Amino acid sequence: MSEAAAEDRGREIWIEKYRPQALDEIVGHEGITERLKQYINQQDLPHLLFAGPAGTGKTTSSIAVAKEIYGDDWRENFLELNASDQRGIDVVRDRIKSFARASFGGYDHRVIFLDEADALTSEAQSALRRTMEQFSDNTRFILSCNYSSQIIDPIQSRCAVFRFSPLGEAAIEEQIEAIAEAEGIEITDDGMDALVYAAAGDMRKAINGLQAAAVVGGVVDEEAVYTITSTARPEEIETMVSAALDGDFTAARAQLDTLLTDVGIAGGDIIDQMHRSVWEFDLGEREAVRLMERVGEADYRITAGANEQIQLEALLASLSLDSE
Ligand SMILES: Nc1ncnc2c1ncn2[C@@H]1O[C@H](COP(=O)(O)OP(=O)(O)OP(=O)(O)O)[C@@H](O)[C@H]1O
Repeated sequence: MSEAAAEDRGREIWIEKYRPQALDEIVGHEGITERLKQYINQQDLPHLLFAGPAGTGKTTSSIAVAKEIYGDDWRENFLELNASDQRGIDVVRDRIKSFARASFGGYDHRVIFLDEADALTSEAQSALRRTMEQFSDNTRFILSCNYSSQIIDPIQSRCAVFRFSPLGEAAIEEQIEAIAEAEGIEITDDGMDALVYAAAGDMRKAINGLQAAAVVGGVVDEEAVYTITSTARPEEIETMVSAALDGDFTAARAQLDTLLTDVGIAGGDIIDQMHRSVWEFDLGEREAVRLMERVGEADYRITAGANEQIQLEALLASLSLDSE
């Protein structure tokens, strides 16, 4: 790759460049896109609630819905708001009020996409529910959240709920292959496996990982992906866990240190990787169950604000003690 080409490649953001424009281009959620198309064809869009982890296509699907309904007029009839906006629900409500008054181009409804709806308190959600009712004649809401359980029942019951699960291996591979081909990037099989593993179902992560590895230049292989995404290789996690389970706390701790300090992986990510890999390690069922239980405890404490390194060391220590 020439220097100029490398520079160009660094400037464009591929998650935007390759964001699917139509529902048919969204990969891995065929059931969802089919249902959405039916609503659009019947000109009967209800309020929608999109629930699921980051980078799985919630925002992309909302924009695609707007494009399919309004065509070239979509920007005028689609308002994207973020519920975690520091200025609070009042600002969100004011913007909704002024936007909801009339559509552009004589459509029945305008669409309001409210990202991170689960960041709203229950009181703010009650206010939102009233706003949704007040403007239901001329607006449709698409609410996006990570956990639908954080959305109050009166809102859930007014929406058609869609669950965006983490994207599977085939879906991520399909999109990564298409982007690599369009960009003329060579990606090895182990590079692809590493990207899928590092992404953990998050397409944004996979595409960003590919772009970051490609900017460095050369073939995108396993080494490039693990380094650029600061992800531990599954075997590095396994070495650490196996040492602890064998009672060798010193070796386990040294491996943990390498991952935290030399590779630069966040403690929370190590816990996630341990969780995802438990059943792939060569462990007996009893050991796997023990490990799962300890991972759960450490995860809970870290989420509650405990020191990551201490929790990880305590986890390894408890596995080592169990082996005695
Ligand atoms: N199912 C998918 N098919 C193809 N590309 C996808 C898909 N999901 C995500 N992407 C890619 O990842 C990027 C981010 O996705 P998107 O903004 O839709 O995620 P999201 O689910 O709304 O995440 P968040 O909860 O963080 O807002 C998109 O711009 C697109 O390039």
